[in-house]
Amino acid sequence: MENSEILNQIVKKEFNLPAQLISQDAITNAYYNYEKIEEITKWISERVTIRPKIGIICGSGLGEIANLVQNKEEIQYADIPEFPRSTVHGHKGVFVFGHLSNEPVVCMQGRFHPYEGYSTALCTLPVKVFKLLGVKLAIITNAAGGLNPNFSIGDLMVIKDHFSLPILSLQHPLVGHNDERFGPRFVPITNIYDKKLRQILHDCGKELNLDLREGVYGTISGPSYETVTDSLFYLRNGADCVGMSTSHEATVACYCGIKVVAFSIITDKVAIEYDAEDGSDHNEIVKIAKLKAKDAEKLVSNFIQKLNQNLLE
Ligand SMILES: O=P(O)(O)O[C@@H]1C[C@H](O)[C@@H](CO)O1
Ligand SMILES: Nc1nc2[nH]cnc2c(=O)[nH]1
Repeated sequence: MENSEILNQIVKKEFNLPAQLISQDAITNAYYNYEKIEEITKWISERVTIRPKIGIICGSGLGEIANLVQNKEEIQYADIPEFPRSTVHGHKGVFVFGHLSNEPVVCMQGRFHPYEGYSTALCTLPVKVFKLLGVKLAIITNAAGGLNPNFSIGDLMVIKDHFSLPILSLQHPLVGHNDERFGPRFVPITNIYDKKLRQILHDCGKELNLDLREGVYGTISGPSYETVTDSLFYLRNGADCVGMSTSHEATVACYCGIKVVAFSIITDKVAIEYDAEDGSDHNEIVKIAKLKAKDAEKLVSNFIQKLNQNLLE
C-alpha cells in the first residue's frame, strides 16, 4: 500500500474525515501514535546497551557537548526507520548514547525545527522517544539572539520561561487526539523550567566562574530572522532572547512527565532599532556557539554531577 493511502486510512480511522481537513500536527500525532513510537524506540534500544535517564538536546553548533560522553554508542537518524533527518548546518543528526558524569545519557546531536518543513509534532517526536527510553530529565540547549540590552554575545542564559507565538497560535505539538499513556490532554506548564534545577545550574555556573544570566526565551518559527518590530514586541513582552526551537520540545517533555532544564548561548545581538544593520547570520551563529561549546560542556557535566539521584527517579 502507498504511504499516502496508509496515512489516509489512519486519519479516516481517527477522525472519520479526509486528511485535507485535519491539521498537520494532528495528522502527525495520529501517524506517530504510541505504538509507532514504541516500534521506533524498540529499534533504537535493540542497537544500544545504555538505558538513558537523561536526554540532552544539543543546539546549533553545540553538538560537541556529546564529546564528553564515555562508552559511546551512536545511531544516525538517517538509519532509523521513519525518523526525520537533520537538514541544518550545525546539526549532525546522530543520537549519542553513553555515560556522562557517570549517568546514562542520550545526546541528540541535532534537532528538528518547524522551518525545515516538519510539523511541530514531528519536531518533538524524539522527546516522546526519550519518554519511552525511560528518560526522566531533559537538558535542552540552543543558540539564541540576545534581546535584553544587558546581554553580550557569548553569554549563557538559563531559561526560566518561554514565550512562543507559534505555540499560542496553534503550531502546537500536542494538537490532535491525546494518548494518556504519554500524558494528559490539558497540560499545566506554569513551572515548565524546573526551579530547583535552574538553581543547580546557577550553582554550577558559580563554581565554574561562568557568569550565567537568566531569562525568557522568545520563539519565532523562522526561517527568516525577526523584524525590528517583532523583536520590540518580544522584548516589551518580557523575552530576553529569541530563537527557533526549544519551547515545543520543553512543552512535550513536561507533558510526558520529563523534568526540563534549558539554557541558551547568546550568539548575536538582535536589532531593536529601525536603522540598525542586519546582524543575524547562521554561519556566524554556529561559529559563536562552537566557541562557547566548551563552557556549555563544563556546565552540563558539572550539572549532572550535582544532580541528586532522586531527581532522576
Ligand atoms: O537549534 P537552535 O535553536 O540552537 O538553532 C538556532 C535557531 C535556528 O535554528 C538557527 C538560526 O540561526 O539557530
Ligand atoms: N536574531 C536571532 N539570532 C539567533 N541566534 C539563534 N537563533 C536566532 C534567532 O532566531 N534570531
